Amino acid sequence: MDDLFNDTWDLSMSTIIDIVNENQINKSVRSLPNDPNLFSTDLTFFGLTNYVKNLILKYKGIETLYDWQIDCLNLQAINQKRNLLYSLPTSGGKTLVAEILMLRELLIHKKNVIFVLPYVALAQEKVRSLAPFGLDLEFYVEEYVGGKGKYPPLKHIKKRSIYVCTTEKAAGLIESLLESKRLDEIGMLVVDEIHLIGESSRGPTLEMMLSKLMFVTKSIHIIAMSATVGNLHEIGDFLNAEVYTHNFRPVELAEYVKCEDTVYKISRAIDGNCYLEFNRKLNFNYSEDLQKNDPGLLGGLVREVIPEDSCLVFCPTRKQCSHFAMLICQAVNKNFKEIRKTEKLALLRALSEEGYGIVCTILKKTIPYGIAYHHSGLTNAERKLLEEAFLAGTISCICCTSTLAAGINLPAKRVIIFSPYVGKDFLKLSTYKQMSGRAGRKGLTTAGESYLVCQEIDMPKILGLLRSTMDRCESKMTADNFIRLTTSAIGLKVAIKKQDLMKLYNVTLYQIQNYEKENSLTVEQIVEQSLQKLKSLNAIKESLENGEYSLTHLASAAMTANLDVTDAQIVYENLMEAIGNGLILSNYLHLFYLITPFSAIEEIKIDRQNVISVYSELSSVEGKIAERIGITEVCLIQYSKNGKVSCISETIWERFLRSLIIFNLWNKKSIWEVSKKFDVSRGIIHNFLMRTAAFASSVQRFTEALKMEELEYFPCLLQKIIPRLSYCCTTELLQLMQLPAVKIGRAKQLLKAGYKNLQDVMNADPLTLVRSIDHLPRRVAYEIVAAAKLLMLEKAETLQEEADNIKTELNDNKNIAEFSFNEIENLPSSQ
Ligand SMILES: Nc1ncnc2c1ncn2[C@@H]1O[C@H](COP(=O)(O)OP(=O)(O)OP(=O)(O)O)[C@@H](O)[C@H]1O
Repeated sequence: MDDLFNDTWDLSMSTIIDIVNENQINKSVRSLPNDPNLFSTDLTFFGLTNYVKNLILKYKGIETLYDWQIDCLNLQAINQKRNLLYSLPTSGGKTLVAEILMLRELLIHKKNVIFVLPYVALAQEKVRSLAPFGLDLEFYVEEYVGGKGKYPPLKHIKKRSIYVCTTEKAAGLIESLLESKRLDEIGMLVVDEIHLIGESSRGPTLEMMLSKLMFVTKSIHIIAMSATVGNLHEIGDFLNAEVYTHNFRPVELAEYVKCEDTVYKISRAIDGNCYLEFNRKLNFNYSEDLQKNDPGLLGGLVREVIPEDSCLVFCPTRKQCSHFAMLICQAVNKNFKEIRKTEKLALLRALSEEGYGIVCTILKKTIPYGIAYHHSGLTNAERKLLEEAFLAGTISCICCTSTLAAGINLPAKRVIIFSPYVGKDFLKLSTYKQMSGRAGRKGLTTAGESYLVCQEIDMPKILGLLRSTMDRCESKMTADNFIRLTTSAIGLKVAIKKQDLMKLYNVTLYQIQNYEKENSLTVEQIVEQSLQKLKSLNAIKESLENGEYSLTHLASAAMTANLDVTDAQIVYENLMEAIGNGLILSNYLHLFYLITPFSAIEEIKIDRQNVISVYSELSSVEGKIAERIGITEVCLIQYSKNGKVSCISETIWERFLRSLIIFNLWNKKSIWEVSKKFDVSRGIIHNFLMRTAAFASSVQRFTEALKMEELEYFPCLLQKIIPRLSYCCTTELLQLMQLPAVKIGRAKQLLKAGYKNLQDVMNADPLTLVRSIDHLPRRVAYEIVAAAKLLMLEKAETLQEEADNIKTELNDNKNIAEFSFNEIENLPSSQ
């Protein structure tokens, strides 16, 4: 793939002439909006020009589309702009179809596009890979991830944008566009991995967003895709979408079950039923020691494919990931250490740069063998480096948890699922398909095989699993979610009467599925419950004249800030209390306490002994801040005795302890030191930091929207700290960290190599970057330079547009002034 990026390729190569030609062609296409052949002329590539087709070849290495992709792009639903839901096995090439549709929306229909991806890493990867297209085809790629992304977005006059968002951020973006009455700027919404609508954490956010959108407008074209939805037609009904399915898989996948030392092939009878067929007995000639340490023969199974090919091992728990990585090292040939030695050293240096000079001791031992582990306990930066190393072939085996299965395009010849359990739960068919589907990816490997490892006792369940139908996606909306939906519907004036709210609830997936359930609440009852709750919270007012609801001032500010009303009330009380008792600004701790999220932070468990030692290290100012919040020595004494505090609420106590994590990071302690000090994994700390940055920007918008004199200075205070919180870095790295795929380590290396800001990177030669930055693949270097150019271009053009607006206004004012002056001049003198 890398040879696509040959040395002669210049990012500025999309010459003005190309772009002018492209624009002219687009203009001629656009001038025929009612032409029925608009999308089917032989001269074009699904309505786009061959120039776009060539870019797809250049940037993605794809020369021809699969038959199903052509069928899908020619569907009536597409040409008539009806919503579309399509489902194919993993690796079927779904993303390309969505990308072609998005390009059409941007270039032909001249509308912006929202692209929703479920994970931060996936969204960041997409921003990076779309950047060269944006540069060549003249559209912006705007990142809505973590602390990035403006609400409402900047309005560009000349160019269109793809907003690449995580689910939460997409929901915020749509609310802000609705609030500012700019929803008509969006022409298409694409949702990848739509089956996650059935997941309890992000599912309701996705469901509320889609329901609201479909309720207010029919003119946004919704495209959704997934590999694993059992109730596809039901989800299609919810989306009001045409459903397209195909079982195409470009690379054959051979599936096996391994039980003790026997391998069975999973085969299908004519009636479609699965059965297991004896395949082979395993004998790896293990030494006595290895036999004792690795009775499951994992090392042998991995050894069969690496280092020539690659292998992913899915493990049931995080602990097992690192344990198995070490175990596999014992089983492989010691000569493996000699392969790609320089690249492995570069990877270790890059990891060390990310970890402020520290590399995990296990990775230090396993990477020389080309083996690593990967789970949410690692920081995003560490995970990204390992993924890139796996893609580049520096690492040939990764032991990971199921999180790696979701959507990441990693080339594995063999996938081993080392247990049919995820944590304590038996594997679901959708998870099995996602995991095994990572093997044999087109363009990356030529064949694929998956091994599901199990005990004799689990065999009947395994057969049950393989013969089961795909899991259904069930709505996970709760009463709290309906309260949130109601608040936003009333606040945005999407539905302000009970009848309208009922109509809105009727389009939710929850309600579509609810019709079939016995003894479930009616829509009217659910609406009534939500309204009652909001009344009890003093969040809504009802007009006695016409039965219309409106939000109270505080609830309206909460909605603008994307906060739950109850959370907003706590934030408000805390802020007022801090002001009343005196906000201490000798350092940032008091402020951090006020922006530390208090809900959904259960996973941070700080050990009692660590709490005592952290608390005893507080300086006198920090102690004063603790006291101001209400925490005294008494709390610590109570806590040391029985691990609980009774003199103050648990929430305040826990929140203060967590704000100390942020405070330590802010004071330049590395994530490693903080992880050790609080005994919390660095991945969890990193996620917590991201959530705190997002919560801080909600508090900022909340205080702005409240428009209260007492809180006037909070937005300014927070404005200053949010960017640094989002990236957890020093100010001189902030600009570089705006680039996708640039985390702290890379930013530090760029700075050291003389690239201080976006402008420097924009002018860099990608190949020089590859030489001066450790472990930077060529493709990534090109994409980083393209992203820098695009960001700079956006900044420059936004300023230009602002200047043009001011000039137009000035001209208008001048005309008015001249007009008035003339009028005065011409007035009869008696007047
Ligand atoms: N027409 C094509 N010809 C060759 N390669 C293709 C084609 N379409 C897609 N690919 C490649 O196939 C690989 C898998 O594609 P993609 O990621 O779109 O699959 P997917 O269906 O979205 O999979 P998943 O459900 O696992 O996310 C990618 O490397 C992609 O570039």
